[in-house]
Amino acid sequence: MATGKLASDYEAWKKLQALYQSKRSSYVLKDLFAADPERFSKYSVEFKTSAPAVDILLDYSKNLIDTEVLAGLFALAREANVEQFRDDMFAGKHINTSEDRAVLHIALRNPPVSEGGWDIKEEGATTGVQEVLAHMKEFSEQIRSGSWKGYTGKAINTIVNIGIGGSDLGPVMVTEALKHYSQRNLQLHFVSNIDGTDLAEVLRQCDPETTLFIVASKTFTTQETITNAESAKEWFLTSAKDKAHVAKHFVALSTNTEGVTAFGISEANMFQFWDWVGGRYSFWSAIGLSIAISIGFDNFREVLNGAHEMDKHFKSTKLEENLPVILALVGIWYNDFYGAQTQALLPYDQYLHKFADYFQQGDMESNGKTVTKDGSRVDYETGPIIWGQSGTNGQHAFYQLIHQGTKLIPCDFLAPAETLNPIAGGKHHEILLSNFFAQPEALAFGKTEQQVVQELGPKQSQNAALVKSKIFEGNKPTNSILFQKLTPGTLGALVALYEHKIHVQGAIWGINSYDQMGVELGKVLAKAILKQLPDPKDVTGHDSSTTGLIHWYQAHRNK
Ligand SMILES: O=P(O)(O)OC[C@H]1O[C@](O)(CO)[C@@H](O)[C@@H]1O
Repeated sequence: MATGKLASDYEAWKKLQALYQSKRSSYVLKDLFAADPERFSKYSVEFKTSAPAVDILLDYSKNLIDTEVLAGLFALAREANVEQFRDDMFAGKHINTSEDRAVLHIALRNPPVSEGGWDIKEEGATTGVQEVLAHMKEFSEQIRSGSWKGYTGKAINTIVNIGIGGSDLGPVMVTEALKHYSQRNLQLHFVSNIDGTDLAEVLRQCDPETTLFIVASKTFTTQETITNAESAKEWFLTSAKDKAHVAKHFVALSTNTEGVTAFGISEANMFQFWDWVGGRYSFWSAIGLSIAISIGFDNFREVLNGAHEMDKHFKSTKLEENLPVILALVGIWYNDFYGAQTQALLPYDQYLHKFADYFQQGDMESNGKTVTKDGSRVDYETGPIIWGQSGTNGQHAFYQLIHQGTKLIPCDFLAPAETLNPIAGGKHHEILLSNFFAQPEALAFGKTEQQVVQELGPKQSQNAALVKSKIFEGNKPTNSILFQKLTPGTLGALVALYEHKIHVQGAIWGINSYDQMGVELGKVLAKAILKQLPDPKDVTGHDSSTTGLIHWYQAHRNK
């Protein structure tokens, strides 16, 4: 935010606050829909591209908004210089101010200028990107075809990605989302947790002769990843004996050449990326190697292409028709004026079962901040708590609270029009989609006391408590996102849509969405504690609770 202001200083913010206070009771979905038969067509936008073929419909009509609120939200975006901030990102300016870095994950999905991409004027971005992509293509094809051989001459059939946070969640989410396109004879595993159980359980399923370990770490200093990678190497060498064989079974994805070579992986087996790729925005980079191996490089390129189309939309579409901007502004309306604490992501597509997990990091590590870029403490809410699960499982778990609980939970529903698995003549998909349509309708329009009484009949309606328990107040806001089918291009576009939403919200709140200082303190304390764990006498410098817990652990371990 170039202005150095708090979001709450903006005139548009104050107007929105006043609107919320004075007219909140008129934002009733039932009435808003009754008053305007055109509401759906007014408040829905379609994003359609031909190469790759992507068709996404965003219906935001079931939100507690009217033209006045929307005008206020768009005015807020303009007053906060959202367009300038967006353009600064695309121009490679160092919008990650605390780390003095550009934010250029968008360059990773940008085709070369010769193929219609635009020029990103930053640190030779496009050249390096294309070289690494070529390396990824070559390597992934060797693995998929079986021409890359392990130390005993056998082809690789098992891939273990060792990484955490952005070096894990993106590859996990995308390989799950695009499993339909995967090469089924390749087993894919992800090890992230420092808990030895994670690695041990995966290694039980691996044969050292046919396993490839991908060590994914931007910094190559992350304790969990390096420890897991060292243990994996030890396990491998127990069979392979000769360290020279590591070259056939370990590759690294990193920005840190020194760290990678010190670990014992040669530069030739390293896939480079750059400090202008944030960890949680990195599966578009070399971090996506496991994706390219699983679904093939051409499909991986389609993921990038789909995202690139969304980038172009974000960059050049006016705010009023700009999908990421709309999602961001509607989210701010609930987060900052209605006081909603969370945002649910509810994909009605089993392949997207990791989508909410992925955006927990994407959104919460980006916008979970209390100070603005110039160090002022905000006096409003910033990033929401992101959570969710695929439908219809969520319906049988937590939807009760969304429908009848005391909390306001804005929800995004996502679903494909076409399923990739039309089993039983498409019956499953019809049932799934009927739920996808029904839930936002139920949330918006609820069920009145009168309807309940009618349903229960005169006798049961005598029971006032029963009647009350069956009322759905409704007026719960949702976005519905329908897309043609879950293709690689569509997934890329959907992820870029949410990334840019996060960007816009961060811009309005005036925070730096691209650092993650909040993860540091715990890491530092853990390092100090690790040294104290062998001997109770060394446990000093803590509060009585922490000391007590450590002492209890020391007395109980290995019992
Ligand atoms: O890729 P690296 O450097 O191992 O970092 C892993 C993750 O750790 C974090 O720095 C903090 O959780 C994330 O931002 C990042 O995705």
